[in-house]
Amino acid sequence: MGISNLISPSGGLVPPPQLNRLLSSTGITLVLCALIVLLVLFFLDTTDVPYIRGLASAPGVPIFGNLIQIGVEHPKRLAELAKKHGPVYQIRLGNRRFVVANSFETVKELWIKNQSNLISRPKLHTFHNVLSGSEAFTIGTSPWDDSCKRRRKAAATAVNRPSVASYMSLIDLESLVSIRGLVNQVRGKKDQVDLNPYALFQRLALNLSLTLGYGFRIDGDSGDKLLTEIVNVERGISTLRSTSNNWQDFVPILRILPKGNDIAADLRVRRDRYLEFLLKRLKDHIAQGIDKPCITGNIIKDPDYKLDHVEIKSICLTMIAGGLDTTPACIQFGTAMLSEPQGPELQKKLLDEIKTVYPNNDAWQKCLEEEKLEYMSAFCKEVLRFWTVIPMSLPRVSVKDMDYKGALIPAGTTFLMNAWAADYDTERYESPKIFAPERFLNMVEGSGTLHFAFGAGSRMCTGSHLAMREMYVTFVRLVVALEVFPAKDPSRRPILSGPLEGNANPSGLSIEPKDFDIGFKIRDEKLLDSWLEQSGKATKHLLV
Ligand code: HEM
Repeated sequence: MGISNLISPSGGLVPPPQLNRLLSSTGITLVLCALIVLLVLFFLDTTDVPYIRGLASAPGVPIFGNLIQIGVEHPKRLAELAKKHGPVYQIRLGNRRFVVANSFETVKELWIKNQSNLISRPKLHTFHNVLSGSEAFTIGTSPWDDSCKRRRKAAATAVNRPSVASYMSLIDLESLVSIRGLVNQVRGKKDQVDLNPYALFQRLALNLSLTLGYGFRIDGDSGDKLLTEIVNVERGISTLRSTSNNWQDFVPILRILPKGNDIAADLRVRRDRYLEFLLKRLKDHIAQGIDKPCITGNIIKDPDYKLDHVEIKSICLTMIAGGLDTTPACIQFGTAMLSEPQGPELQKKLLDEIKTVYPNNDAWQKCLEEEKLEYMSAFCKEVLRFWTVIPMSLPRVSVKDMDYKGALIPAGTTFLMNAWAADYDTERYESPKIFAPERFLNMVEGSGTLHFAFGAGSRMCTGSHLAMREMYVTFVRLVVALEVFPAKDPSRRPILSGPLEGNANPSGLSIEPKDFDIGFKIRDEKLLDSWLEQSGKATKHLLV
């Protein structure tokens, strides 16, 4: 309808009753068109893969599918749906179909028994197009192809069990620095000192990743700025990677709204700035022959790796992002567990074992060489299970058609592992809501899947050995160095009922501990000083 139709032949405006009729008929036409579009969308399957016949389905609404229904806290909502539809069912988020697994056994069956099939990762608009652009993605966000295979192999070799054993002096240094940071705030005080140690644990994990990745560690005040920038940017990116916060990934029309795109583009510029700084610094040092041994340096210098600039950047990025949120959150929550309500009992059990295995007070040093403390190892595993810090594990995509209990799940389907639900599955764990390291005492690595904190199968976390060693050493040293108490102010105490309740960023990919304090007091100043001195001497060369 052109504007000329609103003008009468005499040049005046159409009289009001005619205009009213016209407007109301236009309005009716628009409403009818919208209804037709909705009906078409309702009946027409516009998803990436069609409806899977024979597999339970949680009904959603047109266009948005189950997006509105599952809200922000996906693990909880999806577990609730499992009560109605069974542990494995399909949902639709906008135009993407997902198969969700919510129990220990079904995760095992899909992720481990079918591991060669569930080997790829989905491409998501905000993360892959806007944030990462033409640059490489982390390994954990890369679909399976030759490049991903090469990068995963290089990264996995760099952090496998024997490699990690050769990094113990770096773990010595970083755990020394974080515990010394804690001790400096507590020293000289008769009473317990209440503080939030999280920043120290973040520095520990980031410095370890940077030293391994680039032969560079953050130190001093200027380093604090870089640390804060990396932590903030990676936190923002974690939010962009989660399925709960990016509706534009699944409902393409929402991409015309600028907000999400602007945030992603800003994070991309900021991340590129520090990645380029770190890589350029390393390349300059290699050129001058003053570089320290590190994973990226080995890759750059070894022509057999056959990795290009973007692939090297992807590995570096993976090293930074992989352990930045996860390991510190586990150490933070594990330390909080020592404060209350089972805190005194846990500390006693851990300390008694340390005293029995190391009667000469040398656990501080021995924990670098061996992992003999069974209760301590079980404690680390229970921290990983109880706090499952990536509650919705990283999504997978199948590469082949699969028969699942009579239902044909086509290749290209996205799979979601509700790791939190599987780790709290009552069929698998007795009283899963109780923190009990004992449940892992007789379960050793290799005797089957222990928990799903590191995911499972073909794309399971490659950094698990490194993370386990970091946690083990830090907890042994914390327990022998400091007594842990609940904060005096009850309003500053942590919520210890589980990861979802203790999470400050529910729409993020990983759990971010809410701000809380823990009380600390030095156990034996003389002994502690001798350990600090010993580690200081042993790691002095790493600071040069
Ligand atoms: C407590 C610490 C950590 C936890 C809880 C954790 C958890 C996870 C989870 C749940 C996945 C997805 C696995 C899957 O799809 O099955 C993953 C992937 C990955 N993690 Fe970790 N992670 C931790 C530490 C680290 C560290 C320190 C590094 C690196 C040095 C790392 C490197 C990776 C890589 C490279 C992947 C992607 C593997 C792939 O897609 O092939 N992680 N992690």
